[in-house]
Amino acid sequence: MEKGINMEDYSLDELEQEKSRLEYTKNYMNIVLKEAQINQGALQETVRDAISNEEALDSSLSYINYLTNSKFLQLATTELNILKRILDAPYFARIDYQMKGKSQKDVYYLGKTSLFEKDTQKPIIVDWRSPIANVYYDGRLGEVAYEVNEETIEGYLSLKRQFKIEKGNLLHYQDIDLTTTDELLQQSLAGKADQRLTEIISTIQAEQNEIIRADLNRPIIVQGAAGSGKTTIALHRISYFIYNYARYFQPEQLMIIAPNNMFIGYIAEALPDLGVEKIRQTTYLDYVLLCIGKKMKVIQSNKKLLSFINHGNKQEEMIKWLSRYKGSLAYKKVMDHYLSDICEEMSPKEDFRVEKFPLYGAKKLERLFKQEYDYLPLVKRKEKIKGILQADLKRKKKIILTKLEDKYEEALDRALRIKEDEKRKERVVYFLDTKEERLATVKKEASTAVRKYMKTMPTHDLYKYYTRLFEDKELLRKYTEGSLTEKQLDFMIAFQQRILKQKKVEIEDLGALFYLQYKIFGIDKEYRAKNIVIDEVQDYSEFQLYALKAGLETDMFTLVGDLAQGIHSYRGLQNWDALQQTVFPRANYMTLQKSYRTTIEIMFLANEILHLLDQDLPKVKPVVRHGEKPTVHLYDEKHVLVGRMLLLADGLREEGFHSIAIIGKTEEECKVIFKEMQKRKVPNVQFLQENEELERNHLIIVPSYLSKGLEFDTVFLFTLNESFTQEEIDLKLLYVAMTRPMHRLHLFTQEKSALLLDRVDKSQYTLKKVEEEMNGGSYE
Ligand SMILES: Nc1ncnc2c1ncn2[C@@H]1O[C@H](COP(=O)(O)OP(=O)(O)OP(=O)(O)O)[C@@H](O)[C@H]1O
Repeated sequence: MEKGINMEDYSLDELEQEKSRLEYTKNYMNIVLKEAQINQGALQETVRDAISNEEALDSSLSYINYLTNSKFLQLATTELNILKRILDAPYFARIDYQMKGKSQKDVYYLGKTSLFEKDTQKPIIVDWRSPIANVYYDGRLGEVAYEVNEETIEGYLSLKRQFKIEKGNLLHYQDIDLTTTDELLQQSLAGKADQRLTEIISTIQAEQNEIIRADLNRPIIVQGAAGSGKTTIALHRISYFIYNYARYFQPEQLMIIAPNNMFIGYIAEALPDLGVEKIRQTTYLDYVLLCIGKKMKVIQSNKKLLSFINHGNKQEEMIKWLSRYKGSLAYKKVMDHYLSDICEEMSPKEDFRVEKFPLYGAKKLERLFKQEYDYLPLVKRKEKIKGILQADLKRKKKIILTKLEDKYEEALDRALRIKEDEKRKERVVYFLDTKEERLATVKKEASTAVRKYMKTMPTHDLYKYYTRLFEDKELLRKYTEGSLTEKQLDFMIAFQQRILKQKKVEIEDLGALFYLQYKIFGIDKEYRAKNIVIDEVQDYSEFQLYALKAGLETDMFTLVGDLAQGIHSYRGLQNWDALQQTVFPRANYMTLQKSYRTTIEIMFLANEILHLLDQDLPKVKPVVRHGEKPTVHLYDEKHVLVGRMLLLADGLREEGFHSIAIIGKTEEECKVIFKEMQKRKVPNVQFLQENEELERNHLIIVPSYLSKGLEFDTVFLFTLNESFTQEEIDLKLLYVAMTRPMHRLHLFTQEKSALLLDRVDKSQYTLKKVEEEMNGGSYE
């Protein structure tokens, strides 16, 4: 008997049946794996042969064979890898389902991939993404229906059984009915934060399942509370998408845009387990820079955020205004006006001629440039014109030369017939010379005519275009259609000129730059994704998203975010309606209101802060998981603070909570704590900087605005010299920080009001005095 199985919980028959089913599955998998390895070897051989036989590759049929085989090989490799990976736990659930009209129920075992019995084609394991698996996630026991190819299948679900299988051994199983809580979910949530974003296929909840499986042919916007599984769900939706569209889509055509590289690290770990590999994972910034193909310095946005938090800038209101303006669709309109002037400037204005011969009229070329090719970026239109002129010239050059020769031959003929010697000689010499001269001129001009002509269609680089926009106030006034005040115009020009002179741009400029790049130069095919997932989308502006949609020529976006965590709302989104109406009119809008990360006690306190926000956001519902109430540690003397934290951290580690973060409002606050730790020579402390990866088993010190998106077992949230105020930005920062822990939240402050605790219900936390706590122990 394997360890962990409690005999009393199961009927012996049933247990034996499940155990032998597991054995059968494992054996079958081993056979398939062996066979697949042999096949793969043979396939590799074929591809290798094809590559070494280059001549054969020249024939298109062999080439197609080669492609098919190598594609096959890729497919086989991915499937093999998944199969190998799940050998330890081939499935996680079983459902018994009887289709209406059938006399018998079918039994399905759900896992990460499908496996069929070769001869009978009966499923041994059914992929969690398959249509029938939907009843496991969505359905209660009883009458349930699911859809396959838009057809509804009705039936009766009589069993939903969850398994815990580890290292190939069945440790536990339980049946879910209307009254049982989802034990597997509870267990999984009670786990530790060391392994973030693991796949959750066995515990996906109905509201999450709906989002994963929502219409794949439409964009989707998800407003999800902190810890509601947005990031996780977005990744599972990609996996679901690949399952459904693998035949039509290369994974390279999918792209995930994450807020920073640390996030990408998280995601990268989770993807292979979901059968998702090779998809582009990037940040908006990196992606725009890649497409622009230019190195530009981009000002770190957190500096600006910090100046708002500290109110350290006299021009705060104007800076906020400009940030918002640059992200608005009004700014896109400015770009459109500007682009039509650029188009005018670049369009052909002269006839194309060689020597005295007109080859192509200006009007005709202009029509081509402005109308025929208007679906192309400007520079691509220019290339088309160039191609036309080159081809035209090549064709007409010979005709011109022959025409000239004929003309002079005729003239010479006539001259030779002149009777008067002197005159005849003079005319013949004249015609011979001019003929040579003109032929030479035609040849010479023909070799440079196209190049010369293209110079009448000027192009600059993107940076110059963008800079030029802020050089002429009157022009900018025209582009903004008088919608800006004199003060705003002056401020914008001065601000933009100042940063652009230093060859820098801001995050807020990226939308416009990408849009100009697309409209003027185009986005390289190689970089064009067809399906895009954006996490923390509340931090992007409408224009940034519009530009991306336009440049990639698709609206197939999965957008997940939380307005309550919109700490960059001065440049990000204010609400979802506008985004849906103006940028993604086809989008489905869905919400996730349950938080899976935090305990009920922590979420209740965080909800109190959320409530102080003047925004129409629903309270977050925690899933039923209890823990300790958040503890507020009041301290009098600053020097006791770090000692108390370290003592507490030791205790927590003993309890098994290893991932601990110390969160302060700003970097300055955190620096004080970090220096104190250094003074005390505390080992394994990481003062987290933007774009840095988290070190495992380190005590992480992190300013509130960098903690967004992170997850820890425990959080110590402290105030030292700075307080959280009632302002929107502070409330959001406090909310973000409070929603990072899974299990424990400890707050350290001298004044309750510094953490706005005087504004919340006292019964939501336990109050302790640090000096009294420390009497029992010290950490000097
Ligand atoms: N159905 C589920 N089963 C098990 N764990 C889940 C489930 N849904 C979410 N989780 C867990 O909850 C935590 C929060 O998920 P995730 O980070 O995806 O949420 P989020 O909405 O992106 O959070 P935030 O906005 O706060 O960054 C993760 O640890 C995730 O594994």
